[in-house]
Amino acid sequence: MSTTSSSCQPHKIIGVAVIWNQHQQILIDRRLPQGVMGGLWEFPGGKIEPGETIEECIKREIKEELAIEIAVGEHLITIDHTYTHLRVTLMVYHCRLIMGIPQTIGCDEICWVDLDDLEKFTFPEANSQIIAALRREVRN
Ligand SMILES: Nc1nc2c([nH]c(=O)n2[C@H]2C[C@H](O)[C@@H](COP(=O)(O)OP(=O)(O)OP(=O)(O)O)O2)c(=O)[nH]1
Ligand SMILES: [Mg+2]
Repeated sequence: MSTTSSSCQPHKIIGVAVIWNQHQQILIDRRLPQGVMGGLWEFPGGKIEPGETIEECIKREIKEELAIEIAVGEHLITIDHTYTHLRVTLMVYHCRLIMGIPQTIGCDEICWVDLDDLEKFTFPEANSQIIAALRREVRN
């Protein structure tokens, strides 16, 4: 058995929302300073629960974390990424704000940003693939 085997690492399946407003801006949030990837910016989302569809997961997480209603639309990308002590599968969907003003319930800060400004924020490593996919879509 290889000592580099990753089979013992925890694996999280995460529903991730790229939420658009009517000004073509995207909602990002800053993770709490403590804990895994503390202080980094992310697209809101969280772990899928047993029996839930990915769409249900994303809607629930966004309601719990930000107290807003969204519509979940097209799939953007699915990313499998291995961090030092954790493997994540990020299932990323385009979403649209339906109702409410985002509240900082489960995060430190919230920001609506233009796609071109995303690079000014520090995200977890796996997110560079999400941002690249967004750029590709917008260019085409
Ligand atoms: N929501 C979200 N998570 C991301 C992004 N990029 C990225 O690497 N992740 C990683 C960080 C975390 O390890 C994981 C998300 O898990 P989480 O800790 O927010 O989820 P959770 O609240 O459901 O987990 P838990 O504390 O209940 O175990 O995915 C992103 O853009 N958005
Ligand atoms: Mg979360």
